Amino acid sequence: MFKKLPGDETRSLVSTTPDTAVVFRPAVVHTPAIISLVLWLCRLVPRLVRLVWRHPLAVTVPVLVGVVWVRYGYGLALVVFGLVLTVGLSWFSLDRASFLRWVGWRLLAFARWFWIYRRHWQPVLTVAGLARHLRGRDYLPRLVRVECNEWADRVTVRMLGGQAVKDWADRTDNLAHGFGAPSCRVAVERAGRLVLTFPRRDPLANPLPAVPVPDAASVGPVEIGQQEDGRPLRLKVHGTHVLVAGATGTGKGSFLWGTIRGLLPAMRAGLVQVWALDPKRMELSFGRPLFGDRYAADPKQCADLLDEVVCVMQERADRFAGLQRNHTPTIQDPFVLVIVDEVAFLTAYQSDRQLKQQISAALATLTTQGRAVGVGVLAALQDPRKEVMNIRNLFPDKIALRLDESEQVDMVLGDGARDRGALADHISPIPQLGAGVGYVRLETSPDPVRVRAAYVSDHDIRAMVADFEGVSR
Ligand SMILES: Nc1ncnc2c1ncn2[C@@H]1O[C@H](COP(=O)(O)OP(=O)(O)OP(=O)(O)O)[C@@H](O)[C@H]1O
Repeated sequence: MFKKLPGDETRSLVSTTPDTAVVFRPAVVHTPAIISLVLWLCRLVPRLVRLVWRHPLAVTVPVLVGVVWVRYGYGLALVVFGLVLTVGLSWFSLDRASFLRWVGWRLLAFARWFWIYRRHWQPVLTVAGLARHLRGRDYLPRLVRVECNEWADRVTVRMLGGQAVKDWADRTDNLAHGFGAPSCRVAVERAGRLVLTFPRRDPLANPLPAVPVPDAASVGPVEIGQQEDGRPLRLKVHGTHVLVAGATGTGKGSFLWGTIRGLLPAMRAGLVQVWALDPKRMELSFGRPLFGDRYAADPKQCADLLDEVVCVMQERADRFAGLQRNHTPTIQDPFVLVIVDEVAFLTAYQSDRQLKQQISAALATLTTQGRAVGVGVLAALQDPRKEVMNIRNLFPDKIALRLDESEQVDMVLGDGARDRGALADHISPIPQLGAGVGYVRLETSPDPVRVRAAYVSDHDIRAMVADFEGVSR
């Protein structure tokens, strides 16, 4: 009876017992205006403090100009405003990066918080089914903060108690359209808090030129392109296995060639061996002199080459047993990277049953036992269905380029990846816009990262061959 309910809901509450005519009508106690005022102030003041704390510039400059206007007239207010503007413009022209970091993106974040997210928060979340109305009370997830960088808005949200990440991941489409963004990605910040990423523009819309061959010999991670946030895309190949899946013409070759390119100095130093399997003969054959004898195209040769790698792996495992659990590349025991272009040609589409079994068994052995002894597999694949690639789960790191169907995204990247924003089926089929673009999901992180591999052109491969021919002798 004394339960607190908002507004006039209490007045209409009536309780009866079914077998008597007794009716209980609760008394409505009117709260004195002063108490309501104090409560309202108690809520307003922390909000104001938070606003000033989060957006000091956006709040203090207009307040300062306003105060000067009221106390000294608009003439002086205009002078103050002009002064602030001049300082800002000079800073911008002298050091654009620091201006954007300290001022530009913060002002933009304030404007977008005010005009887009704060304004549409309640209607969008209610229509999307993420707000709740329970017993006359509205429950709305809290918009904690908005941050901007040059390509996206990052919106931090406190979920309602009892909500799951999946509730939000299932509504990314509603959120993206509701806030006028082309897509939305969901990542967990900490228990109960999410970060929603709403891109404003596509920083990967233009092809990237091939990353220069590194000066120093390194086994990786190999820089092969760029991530959506502008940081370099560094692909780890030593100590893992990587599967790159994408429809035909999506730029899988860039990932293979980008990796080989980054490993060339290490190959020359004898710290890396690349073994190339090229059943289509249209990809790795182009740089064949780089692989020496460790190249095969014919299925029988591919099976033999894989068996050879398995022997190397087992011999190492025998030697390392009980002595070391991780591999450090040396000239005696270099890192062995097996690169397979269109692996389904050797497994699912292989008509010779015996060869098919031999190749599948070798690949499964390498992917289950290879990484601790310095043997890695980097495989490219067009069709990720289980009947085509039944060992896809043995690859800890996965990359999905453009895929034909939305269900294929989770097949490649694992459950829930598409819900979290890996829209690999939405990547543009126009090579200029979408080739080499994909989503990377690493073993260590559930959040898919959008990336673009730099384009290693035929000319680049020819130059690599000219400079590094014979590195595999
Ligand atoms: N990283 C990239 N950036 C821009 N364009 C690219 C990139 N990679 C490839 N392309 C363009 O896309 C075309 C197809 O690339 P590629 O042959 O590597 O695709 P693929 O996925 O290996 O295809 P397939 O499976 O049929 O062999 C290239 O000819 C090139 O024009």
